[in-house]
Amino acid sequence: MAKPLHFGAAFLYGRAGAPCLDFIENEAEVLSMACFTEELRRTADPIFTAIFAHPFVRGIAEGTLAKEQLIHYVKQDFEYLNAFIRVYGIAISKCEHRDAMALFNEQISFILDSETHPHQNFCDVAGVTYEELQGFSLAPSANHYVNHMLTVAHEGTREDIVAALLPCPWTYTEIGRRLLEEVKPEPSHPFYEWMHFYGDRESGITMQLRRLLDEWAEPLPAAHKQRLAEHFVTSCQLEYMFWDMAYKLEDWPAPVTEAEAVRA
Ligand SMILES: Cc1ncc(C[n+]2csc(CCO)c2C)c(N)n1
Repeated sequence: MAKPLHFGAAFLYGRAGAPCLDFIENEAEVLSMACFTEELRRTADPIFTAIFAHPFVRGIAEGTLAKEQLIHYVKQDFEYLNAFIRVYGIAISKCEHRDAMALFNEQISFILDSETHPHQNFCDVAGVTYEELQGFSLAPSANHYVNHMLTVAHEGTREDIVAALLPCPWTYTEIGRRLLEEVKPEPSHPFYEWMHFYGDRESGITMQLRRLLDEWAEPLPAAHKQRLAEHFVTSCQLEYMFWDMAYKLEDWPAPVTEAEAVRA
């Protein structure tokens, strides 16, 4: 039985003036930051650690993933990104100001135009085209993650949505940065492009979403902050489960063919 999440008073009410040094490299950033997302990161640290050690992530570092694992990941992630775009669309509909609308709009374009590169890297290594991996149905863990994000998007506020989206860029940026530091890949490494795509970007979108959530969460009542933390932690757990799904080629217990599914 999972224990209930407990967040300290500092987490719920903020720690006036306390600097948040642990996960931030730019000191100017520290001075202007509230500590809400720093506390989220600290709460989810065991999940981040488990993700860094996951055999799929280790397989990227060591270049040892099987063709089927790469294919399963890309099939599922293509559909996951479609849902992510829809969630940004719903977030735009709940924004009050142009700044946040513009940020979410830019991210939709980024997913459509650029987030395809790491997928292409996996396809090249697997020896398949990207097009042939599109349009597949969701495996259980990807289905769970997509449903979590879309439910929060439909039922929640703009703050709830950002809390549920944030683990996506945050975990990938940290994975990319760690792999670059650890592996220092040569261009001949099969996942050289993947590591640079996520590791090079100075965590731009992660910091922008954090700044937004820190600002938006600050005046919220404790119960709402607690809910934001639950959305964040659930998405972190589902990030882990997504890697696990790809590694284990997870599928439904008794898969049906498309034709049977239509008749059912
Ligand atoms: C399961 C899963 N989680 C995270 C990402 C990475 N990612 C997806 S969209 C995006 C940009 C956010 O604005 C980033 C960093 C992924 N591809 N698949």
